[in-house]
Formats: sequence, structure tokens, C-alpha cells
Amino acid sequence: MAPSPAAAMPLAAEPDEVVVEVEEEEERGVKGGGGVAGLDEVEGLVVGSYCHDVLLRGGRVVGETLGGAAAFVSNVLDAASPARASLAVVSKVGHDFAYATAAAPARHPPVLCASPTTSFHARFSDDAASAHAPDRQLRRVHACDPIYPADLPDRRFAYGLAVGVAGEVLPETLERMIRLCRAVLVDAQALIRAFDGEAKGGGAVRHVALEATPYARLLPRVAFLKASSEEAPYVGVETARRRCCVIVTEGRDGCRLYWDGGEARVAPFPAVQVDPTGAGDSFLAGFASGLLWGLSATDAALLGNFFGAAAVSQVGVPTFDPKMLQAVKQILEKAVKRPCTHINGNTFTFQRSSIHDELHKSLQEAAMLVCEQKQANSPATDNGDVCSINELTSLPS
Ligand SMILES: Nc1ncnc2c1ncn2[C@@H]1O[C@H](COP(=O)(O)OP(=O)(O)OP(=O)(O)O)[C@@H](O)[C@H]1O
Ligand SMILES: O[C@H]1[C@H](O)[C@@H](O)[C@H](O)[C@@H](O)[C@H]1O
Repeated sequence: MAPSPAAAMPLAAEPDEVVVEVEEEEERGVKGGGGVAGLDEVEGLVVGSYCHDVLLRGGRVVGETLGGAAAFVSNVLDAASPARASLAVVSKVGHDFAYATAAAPARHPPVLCASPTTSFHARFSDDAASAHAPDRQLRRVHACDPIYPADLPDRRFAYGLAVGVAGEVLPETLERMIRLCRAVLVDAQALIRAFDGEAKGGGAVRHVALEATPYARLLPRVAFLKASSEEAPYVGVETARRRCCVIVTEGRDGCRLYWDGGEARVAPFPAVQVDPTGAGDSFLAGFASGLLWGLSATDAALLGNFFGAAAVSQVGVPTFDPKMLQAVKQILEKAVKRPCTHINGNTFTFQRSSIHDELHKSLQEAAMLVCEQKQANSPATDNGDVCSINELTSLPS
């Protein structure tokens, strides 16, 4: 389908009784802060729980890391958003949570629950994964409490990201996000995951059709829905694109955007892949940062691809080189003459802009910095903490 000459869509959030309630409370001075974020103050809301990821290959544990889309997402948003953007994260963990001092949870502490921290076993296959084949089998071993509507802060946000991993973002919680946030971006994995019987070894993660879930009716009030190519058939791209913009990530091939009336392919960046975990999460956050910088959706997807590629080059939640981040921000400052977040405006534009190719070229140079840094840090003899899931098998468990 050829891109339409002009494409814009209304923002997700419509005034309704809850927002009115918040407004009334603000007027009465009951709640501080809030209000629709202006250009000088853009606050985002991330909803989804941190988790424990156990990486297995050939039946052996080859790595244990902090996981959960909220960890990857806040890591990128904190690093790549324009200076005036801030973030609130609503995440739940148990008393067994092992990563309270890791960067993302330390900056955005989770709520402590009596139930154990959500935990996944990711079983990597020995076969070289194709760009579209599932690269790992996931089992949910523990599930923390769901995140309820009442767990969300009682104020409004410029944008929200619904990024559950284990069904913790309930339909009513997503609905409240939509009411509180001017634009909501959703990871399909938060909506379509089902878990087989929690037998010994945990419940296998499978997918259900989005249309058969209570989330389907909320889609017209969602701005962007991101799905991996494995999840896309369950989302039903042709139906969903009539309700919101759908982004399908295609691993090392980059991504495609589908909106009502147009579509675009966005090219990937080079990466030395060591662990695919969190690529989709980092993509979504890079994409949201791009919108915050004022890019069109297709241009913002470049930033999504950039951070997706950066994520696969490290095991677990990546640490970004400050020089690389500075280079990226300089590129964006130069490309976007006046950052004026589309997230905060009245419409989104989807089209590739005239700066797209130049932006891709400049970011490609920054991506090469990541690859070079990775190669310099991990010579063949190095079996430190940046080795690949393959290399990890040679480490003592
Ligand atoms: N090997 C790679 N090389 C370059 N970029 C990659 C690679 N793998 C992933 N990416 C980037 O990350 C984005 C998301 O990757 P992918 O489609 O694998 O998501 P995903 O399956 O949801 O990932 P995960 O479930 O591991 O978080 C891709 O669209 C691409 O931009
Ligand atoms: O940490 C990971 C990551 O957040 C992935 O996106 C998700 O698919 C997994 O369930 C989770 O364990």
C-alpha cells in the first residue's frame, strides 16, 4: 500500500469522567502536580513489572539477569529522551527481588508485594535463529501480583507505555492509563500472552488472538501498538491498523509501520547480537523517545531500531556508553530544529520526513561506535560479562 500524502490521527485520550475527576481534584487542590504536560514538562508513565530472567541453553543455566520490559524501557527513556522529559514507573516485585540496586529499579523503585517476583526461564535453541523464528522458548515460573488501576498515580501524563510481561497490566489498568495519558503506546506482549498450567518448571508462554481478549475494544483509544513478527499474526495487523498505528518489529531486518492509509519500512542498524532479550522493549522506548523529540512516527522508528540494535549487543539490560548517547542527542538536536513533542500535540504524523535518510546515516555512525566498542571490549579470549548467549555456555554455571 502506498503511503498516503498526509496522515494524522487523533490522540488516544479523550476527556472522560476520570480525567474530569482528576481535574476537579486539582481544582480543589487535592492532588498536586499533573495537568496536561506542557512543552516545558513532559512526564511519561510506564506500567509493567520488573522480573528475573534465567537464561538456559542445553538444559544449563547460562545467565541470570534483571528483566521485564519496564526495566529495558525505562533504561532507554532515561537515556534518550529530551532533557525536560521525566518518567514514573509502576512495577511490582516480591521480597525476593534480586536487582533493587540495579540502575533502572534504583531510579524507579518497584512496589513490594507478598507474592514472589515474576520470573521467566528463557530456553535458547542451539539452531541459529532466523530473523522471524522464535529465538527462545519462554516459561513463566513465578507471577507477581497484577497492577491494578488504583496502583497508578492520580495525575495526568503526556504519554504512557503499557509494557507488561506476565499479564500484569489488567484490561481495567490499561483503560485507566488511557484516561490518564494523552497518548498510550502498548506492547502486544502485555495483551496477548497466556500461560499454560503452572506445572513443574513453570507455565509455557503462548499467545492468544488479541480480538478474543478484553483489550481489543480499547485499541481505538491506543496510539501505537508494537508487536514482534512472531506476535503479529495474533494481533491481526489488517484489523488493528484501522484502529491504531501498528508497528511490527522484524529483528535484524528492522521494522514496519502500518497505519490506516499507509505503511512504511524502516531500515535496521548494524549490531553484534549477543542476547536478543529486551530488543523489542528497547525498540518501543527508542520509538517513544523519537516522538518526544518531535519526530514523525516513521522517523521515530529509526530511534527504535537504533536502541533495539543496541539492546541485542549486551546481555540483560544494556549500559550505554555516555559518548554514544551524547552523539545521539547531538544528532537529534541537529536534525530536529525545534524539539516539540508530537506526543504532546494534537495529532501524530506518520510519514517519512525529508530528514529520514540523513538521520539514518548519522545514527548508523553512532551504531558503529556501539559495535566497535563491543568488539574492543570482547576479544576472542574475553569471557567477561559481555559474552554472547552462545559464549555463555563455556562459563562455569
Ligand atoms: N540482530 C539484530 N541486529 C540489528 N537490530 C536488531 C537485531 N535484533 C533486533 N534488532 C532491533 O530490535 C528491534 C526489536 O527486535 P525483535 O523484532 O527481535 O523484537 P522482539 O522479538 O520483541 O524482542 P524481545 O522479545 O527479545 O524483546 C528490531 O525491530 C530491530 O530494530
Ligand atoms: O525480560 C524479558 C523482556 O522484558 C522481554 O521483552 C519479555 O518478552 C520477557 O518475558 C522478559 O522476561
